[in-house]
Amino acid sequence: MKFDRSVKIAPSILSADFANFGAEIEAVEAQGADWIHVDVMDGHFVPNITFGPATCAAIRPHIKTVMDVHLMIAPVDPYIQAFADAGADVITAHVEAGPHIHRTLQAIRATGAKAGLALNPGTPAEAAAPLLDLVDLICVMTVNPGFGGQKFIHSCVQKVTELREMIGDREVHIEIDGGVDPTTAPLVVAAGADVLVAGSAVFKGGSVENPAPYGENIRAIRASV
Ligand SMILES: O=C(CO)[C@H](O)[C@H](O)COP(=O)(O)O
Repeated sequence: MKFDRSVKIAPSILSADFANFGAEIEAVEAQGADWIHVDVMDGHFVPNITFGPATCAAIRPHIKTVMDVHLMIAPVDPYIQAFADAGADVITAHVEAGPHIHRTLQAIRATGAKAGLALNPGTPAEAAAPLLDLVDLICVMTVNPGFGGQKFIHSCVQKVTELREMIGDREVHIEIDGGVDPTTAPLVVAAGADVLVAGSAVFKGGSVENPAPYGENIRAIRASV
């Protein structure tokens, strides 16, 4: 996976038809998605349960772009290899999910996957400062994780500015996750973000049978930045 700073749109399959992930992924990629974002939730770190490595392995053959796996689970370490084996290109763990985040990030990179670090809205940018040389991506949560369709928390935009400054010339993506739409996307891109996760704003109005709205929604976000 080659680093590039252009803006990438990563639809979250949390807002797709759970009975039809393969076709949903193919439809949204055909409509212009740059990455596919996969939200793994455990009902413990976050108050919702989605799916695990078996589902990731099952959808992998349908993904032509980048499989971006966001682990909202605790503990993380026992499951890293399983998600890497399932074909994840990026594996993101939360700084809040355990006491040994250096070990977690090193374990992710040891699998050959890119290492992502996610920060909840209540976690300051400084939490990432000691970890900058161990990460390939920082995911700034702009909602409290657990559910799609929540309202963007505007105070997180300042955190993006601080992180971009902190990152300097390192090859580290800043990803935004939660409430991204054509109104909020320009704010975070101006602050330095380059990966935009969007669930409801991409999948609204469309379906596998009628995928054109996915393309319109993706183009609307792209045009807004
Ligand atoms: O990680 C998530 C929730 O924990 C989702 O990726 C995120 O909320 C995207 O959904 P939406 O664009 O609908 O806000």
